[in-house]
Amino acid sequence: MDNIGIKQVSKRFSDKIIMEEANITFSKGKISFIMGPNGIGKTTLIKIFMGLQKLDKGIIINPYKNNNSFVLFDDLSLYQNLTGYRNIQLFTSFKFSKKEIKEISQKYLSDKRLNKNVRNYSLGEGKKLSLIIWVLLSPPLSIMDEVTNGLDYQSLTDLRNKLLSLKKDMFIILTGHDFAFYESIIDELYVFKNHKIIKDEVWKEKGLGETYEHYFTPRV
Ligand SMILES: Nc1ncnc2c1ncn2[C@@H]1O[C@H](COP(=O)(O)OP(=O)(O)OP(=O)(O)O)[C@@H](O)[C@H]1O
Repeated sequence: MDNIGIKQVSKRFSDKIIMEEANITFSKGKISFIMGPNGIGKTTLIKIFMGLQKLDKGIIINPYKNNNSFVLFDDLSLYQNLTGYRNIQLFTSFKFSKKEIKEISQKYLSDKRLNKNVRNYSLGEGKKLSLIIWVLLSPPLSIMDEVTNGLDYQSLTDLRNKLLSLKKDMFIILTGHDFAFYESIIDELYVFKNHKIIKDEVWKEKGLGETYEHYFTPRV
């Protein structure tokens, strides 16, 4: 399947409308970026698309949602009382030997760190652990919600290179606010505004910062 997405989706939390007959189509081999201010509904959209949140109306086209996917949220969802190694083994269904894990991991976290319980990790270290799991899985659908938060310069450079080298056979969906990072890698821009999602085709001319201002700065 080369296109996945949502069709005519509506969602509200009590009296707060998040989406009103919203549509979005993601294409294989492209890095898609969803842009919008805090609280507009980006995380909710991802949860609905992954079947993690109920929708009021509409259709989800996502054959990968129950398997073959990776979603990284800011709270990371790691096992706090287990070591980094154990987390990796559990999330990758024990498919990789410790040697293989070590080889992929060394760029991100030391052996010593991976032997420590995750509750002792910083935000950035937890993120790096999640990214090791992502690289090992390399699933056809990868979604990262605000992935840049907490990552240092070197990790961001590695992440950028990995996203670019893996994207060919994947659907990659990103959200966040660090425009300098996203601008350098994305192919498609989706703007979340007025309970709908608009595909912007001209953002490359202006860049993400100016495009954001165009959509979200109130005109006086
Ligand atoms: N389970 C819930 N129950 C009620 N309201 C919710 C629930 N989940 C999210 N919301 C509200 O829906 C709105 C959209 O939230 P969401 O987290 O999707 O925004 P976001 O665009 O991802 O924001 P940010 O950029 O700050 O991460 C917010 O006002 C939030 O408080």
